[in-house]
This record gives sequence, C-alpha cells and structure tokens, in this order.
Amino acid sequence: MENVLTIAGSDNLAGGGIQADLKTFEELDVFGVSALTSVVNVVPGEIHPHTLSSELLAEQLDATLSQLPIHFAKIGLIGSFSNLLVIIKKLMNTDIKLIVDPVLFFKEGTHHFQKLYADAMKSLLLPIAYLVTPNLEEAAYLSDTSKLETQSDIQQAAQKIQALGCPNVVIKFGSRFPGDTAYNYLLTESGDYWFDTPKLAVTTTDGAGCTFSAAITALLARDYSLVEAVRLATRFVYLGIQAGIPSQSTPR
Ligand SMILES: Nc1ncnc2c1ncn2[C@@H]1O[C@H](COP(=O)(O)OP(=O)(O)O)[C@@H](O)[C@H]1O
Ligand SMILES: Cc1ncc(COP(=O)(O)O)c(N)n1
Repeated sequence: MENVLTIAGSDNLAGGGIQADLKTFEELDVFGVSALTSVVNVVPGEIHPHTLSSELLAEQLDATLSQLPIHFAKIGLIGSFSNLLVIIKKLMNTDIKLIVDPVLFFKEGTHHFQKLYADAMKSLLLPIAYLVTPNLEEAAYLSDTSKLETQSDIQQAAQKIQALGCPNVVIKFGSRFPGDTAYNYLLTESGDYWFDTPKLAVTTTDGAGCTFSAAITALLARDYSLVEAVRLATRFVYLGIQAGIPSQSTPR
C-alpha cells in the first residue's frame, strides 16, 4: 500500500482539513500520514485558525520523510508565510509530487486573508507543484482576474495559473457558479477536460474541496492517470456530499 502525506490544518467539525484527508485516504486504500500546520475552529459563519510554529511543522516533516517513502503529498491550509517557506525547503528537491489545494477562501466562513502568503503561493509554491485545485475565488485571485462568469473565463484563468509554473490546474466551480451543474475544469499540458455532475441542493459541502484534492492524490498514488483520477474524484465527492450530515447550525 502506498503512503500518502497530507500537510494541512485540523478542522474541529472534520468536514474538511486533515480529518477529511485521512478519511479519504483510508476510503481509497492508501496509507495516510500527516503534518499539521494549524488548528481551526469552525464556528457559525467564521473560521478561527490557530497556526502552529514553522519549527514544529519542520520537525514533523523531517520525522515523516526520514522514515517513510512518500511519492505524493497533498497540501491544504498552510496558515502562514513561514510555514510555506518550510514546506518549500523540505519538499523542493525531492521527487514527491505536490497536489496543492490553495485554501485561501473558505465557504465555511470569513477569516483574515494573508496577502503575503497568498502571493508567495503564486511565486514560490506553484512553480514546484504538480497540480493545483483552486475553487472559483482562489482561481480569480491566482489568475489576477476580477470576474469568472463564463466557461471561457475559467479556461483563460486556468491558462494564467498554469503560466505561474504549475503544469496541471483543476478549477472547481461547484458551489460558487450559477446553474444546475457542478463543474470541474482540468487543464494539463496536453489537453483540457470538463467533468460535471448535477448540482445538489444541499448544504453538506463543507470539506468538499479538501476531499476532492485528497481523492485525486490517493488515486494518483495508486497509479491512475491524472484525467482518470479527476474523473473518479469528482464522482467520489458527489457521493460524499449526497450522503453528508448537516451540522445543527447549517440551514436545512
Ligand atoms: N452543490 C453541489 N453539488 C454537487 N457537487 C458540488 C456542490 N458543491 C460543490 N460540489 C463539488 O465539490 C467540489 C468542491 O467545490 P467547492 O465547494 O466549489 O470548492 P471548495 O470546497 O474548495 O471551496 C467541486 O469540485 C464540486 O464537484
Ligand atoms: C483545516 C481546514 N482546512 C480547509 C478547510 C476548507 O475546506 P473546503 O474548502 O474543502 O470546504 C476547512 N474547513 N478546514
């Protein structure tokens, strides 16, 4: 069984974050290991992140990478500029493929946006990543585009993000795009692909993005092609949302 690493935050409700990643890895038959960047409390309408020190993150990465062969790592909430630098330092000269879920904008609630760290993600992390999986707001930020309203806007944004140095880009426009269909758009160096499912009229989408990128990571580690991994991950997330349990504060 392949080992797969997630570098992410803890989500107290376990819809997203490291909990979602490890559960997804388990479900998809890879052995998940973790490096925790932060502890997040999701309270109604707000995200309260408590970021761990970069020394602690570095120690976790050293301990894991020195003991286990890892070929794929998923990066979720990083939490600070100094944590981002640690991740780059520890992973840049390895052959580990990095799947980056930017986690700059949460649908679970508002939180303080760190521009220094978001910009460093563009200039330092994406050039060493294999795949980046932004949601609609993150795609707008990373591509410096003010409005993503049509499918052609999404294609152009993906090209701009690819030009930052990351060969593969999937833009998720599930919850934030009007209409009855949830789309994922994949741009690779050899072609582009659309994946769609009906949009579910439910509120159980917390953690959908984390689960999506964790599923792609697990499937890549199991030797699926990128296109097949995105196709299966789209279906996996759809079934997960359908089976989701609403929290008491979520309107039904
Ligand atoms: N209402 C929905 N119905 C069906 N699928 C959805 C819905 N909302 C999100 N998804 C799926 O969840 C994934 C994550 O989308 P989204 O919620 O936009 O991103 P994030 O969780 O990163 O903010 C998408 O790829 C999409 O396939
Ligand atoms: C620690 C942490 N990281 C990320 C998310 C966002 O999850 P998503 O964008 O998948 O809804 C979350 N809720 N908690």
